[in-house]
Amino acid sequence: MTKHTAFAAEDAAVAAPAPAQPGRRFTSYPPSSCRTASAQRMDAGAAGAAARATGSWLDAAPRRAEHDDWMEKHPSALTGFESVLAAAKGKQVVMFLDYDGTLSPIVKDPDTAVMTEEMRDAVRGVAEHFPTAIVSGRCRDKVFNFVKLAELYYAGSHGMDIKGPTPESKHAKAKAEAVLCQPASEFLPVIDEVYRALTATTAAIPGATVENNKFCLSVHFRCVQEEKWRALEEQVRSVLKEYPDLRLTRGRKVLEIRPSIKWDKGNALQFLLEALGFADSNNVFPIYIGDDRTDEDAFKVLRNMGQGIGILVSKIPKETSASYSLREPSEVKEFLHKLVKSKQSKQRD
Ligand SMILES: O=P(O)(O)OC[C@H]1O[C@H](O[C@H]2O[C@H](CO)[C@@H](O)[C@H](O)[C@H]2O)[C@H](O)[C@@H](O)[C@@H]1O
Repeated sequence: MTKHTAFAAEDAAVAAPAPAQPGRRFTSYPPSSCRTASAQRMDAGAAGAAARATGSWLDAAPRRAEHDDWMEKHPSALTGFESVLAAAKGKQVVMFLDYDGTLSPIVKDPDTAVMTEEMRDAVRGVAEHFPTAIVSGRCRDKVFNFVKLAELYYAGSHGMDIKGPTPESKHAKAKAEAVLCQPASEFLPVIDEVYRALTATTAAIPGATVENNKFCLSVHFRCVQEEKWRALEEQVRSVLKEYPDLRLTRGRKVLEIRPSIKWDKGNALQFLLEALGFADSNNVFPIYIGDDRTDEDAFKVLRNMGQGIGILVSKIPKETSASYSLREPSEVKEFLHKLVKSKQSKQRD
């Protein structure tokens, strides 16, 4: 384990009787959960706790026994595929997919994190059978430009910018509506201001880059020398001192700055389920696949609901609320193909 524990935490963290309704539209615009979110600022304690909740995703190579123990608790969703199907039997699957590290491999330059054509086909296939959403820390437009599938739901900026399928999409059955949920819209000016401040402040640290994700910001340190990580974090914190309404969280070699509102990928998942008409429904089986700490908020929601499953994409043991695991994006693709195949074979029966 390195002495930079806080930073090391990146890689170191169906068959329904009712027909699937892939293009199912939102039933209310926006559902109540979105309308009230922006009023619910996180109190300082909650924001601090969220920022401190970083310790367990460490980078150390696991021992064999530790790995086996972890795999027993979080079995592969591929080898455990039949159990997943059994749990989903008779329910409507709704698919939630994170982007970076889940649909595309982690690369040094965030602008080049493209998705393969094969992965796009797999996601397209899933969306033909099940309502499907991309839930990403990136801004919605950017993640759409990578995925390029108009028939999906998109929740960008860690779920703070949600939109349904575009009107031209063959899956959009109803008249399309505009943006459906932006609980942090009042923060747009301050996010822009902090983007400029962080870009200027961190310019002297080689390799540091600041990404504007519209309702949140990412300060990347994947290409920064490890000796400079601490200084970079201090710079970020010094800028944020002036902005108590923003909080700092961490992802995979990235510091994430976002509004201190009670809204995360877990809220986005709940919002979308409600919007799809599945609020309080026992007949829905959400599957959420993600690789990062921010995906844990969605895994926790599923665990608390006692419905559906979370799948963590990771090659190494990490503390997680997900029930299953997959090692890397290529296994995610395989899982999506298996889901489609099983749906198709049920339709033929
Ligand atoms: O929720 P996600 O879709 O997983 O977005 C989380 C962050 O992903 C991106 O950064 C990560 O992927 C980059 C490309 O592989 C990599 O260079 C970086 O180190 C990772 O942290 C994205 O650039 C960030 O803005 C997102 O917050």
